[in-house]
Amino acid sequence: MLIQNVKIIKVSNKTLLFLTIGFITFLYFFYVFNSCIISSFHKAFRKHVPHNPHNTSSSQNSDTQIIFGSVVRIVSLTDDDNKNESAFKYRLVNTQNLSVRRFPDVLIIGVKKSGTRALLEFIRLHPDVRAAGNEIHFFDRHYSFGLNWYRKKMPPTMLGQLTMEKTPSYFITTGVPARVHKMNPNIKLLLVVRNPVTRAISDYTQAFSKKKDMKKFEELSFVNGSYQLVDTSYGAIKIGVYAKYLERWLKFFPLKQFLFISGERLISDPAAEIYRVQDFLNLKRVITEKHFYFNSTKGFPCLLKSESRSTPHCLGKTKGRIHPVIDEKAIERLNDFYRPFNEKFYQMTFINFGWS
Ligand SMILES: Nc1ncnc2c1ncn2[C@@H]1O[C@H](COP(=O)(O)OS(=O)(=O)O)[C@@H](OP(=O)(O)O)[C@H]1O
Repeated sequence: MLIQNVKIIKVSNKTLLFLTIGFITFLYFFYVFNSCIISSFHKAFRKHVPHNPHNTSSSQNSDTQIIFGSVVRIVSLTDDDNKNESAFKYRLVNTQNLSVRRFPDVLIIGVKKSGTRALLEFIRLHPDVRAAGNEIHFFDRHYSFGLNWYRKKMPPTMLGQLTMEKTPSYFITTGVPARVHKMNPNIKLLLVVRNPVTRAISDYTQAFSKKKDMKKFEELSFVNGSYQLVDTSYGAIKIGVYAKYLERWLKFFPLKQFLFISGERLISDPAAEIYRVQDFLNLKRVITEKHFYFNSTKGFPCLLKSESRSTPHCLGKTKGRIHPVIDEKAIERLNDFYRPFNEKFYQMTFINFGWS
């Protein structure tokens, strides 16, 4: 009897062992099966939740986070359905402050010595404008370096900001309009113009400041020392025939892509000219009279503050030089020389700049 009982117990142990193994196996398959079902329900549900791109709250959209004050979307580099949770395969996409170097949307193409620096310094006060500080001379001198070289010279901008560059020699250099058009046929072009006689004297004054043994302005501007024949081969004189150069540009760009800015008004009423520029560039009128003050020592409008300086300051020493006294008769003769070209320029631009 005792032996029989022992046998029964032995059989029961074996059965118990098989039963336990069987139960564990069952539990394992049951768990795996249910996990698959729950996971596919979860995925199906996620696919049908409408995505709101403007919803940046991390509680409602776990893919969006705020990092260093910027809204950042975390994007998996792998297919979402095959995401390997243990692998570190994410990249950060900054959806708000994406700052990259772009080609210019706006060019200040000239005219040399007409107030191009003042225009650039004034308009770049606008938070939606970023400008290259130096003259890049890409389209006239460095075109062979290629567009990528040019883009790298531009300041980084965020989406919605305008990129701007100024090189005054673009206006008078043959071949530049075609090159600019090839880069961007829709580019906006700003041209500051000033009475061509004063502009020529300003040009001469700059050259004289570098080379003190230069001939007098009157000697350079006329052939044979008399005021009969204007020397149109003298660069400072030639540049003032604005109509000739504008004609070249108009072969590539319609008039509506230009804004003509009066160099004289940029001095007498800078806010008014800058309003025109802001309107033309579809910018909010952020730069106002409040940004300027008239510095009577310098004789020019100066800035109360700028991007780089929070204290009042004027343009540098090379802007607003004292011009030499020029013979009145020479000035009169030059005014006569430029008059027909000025008239033509007024007709082309539909603006009377009021030069004598
Ligand atoms: N706010 C202010 N401050 C100083 N100067 C001013 C200003 N607005 C216009 N201007 C006039 O700008 C003239 C220089 O023109 P540009 O900047 O186009 O010169 S350049 O071509 O870049 O060398 C410069 O010419 P000059 O007076 O002959 O020096 C100024 O008359």
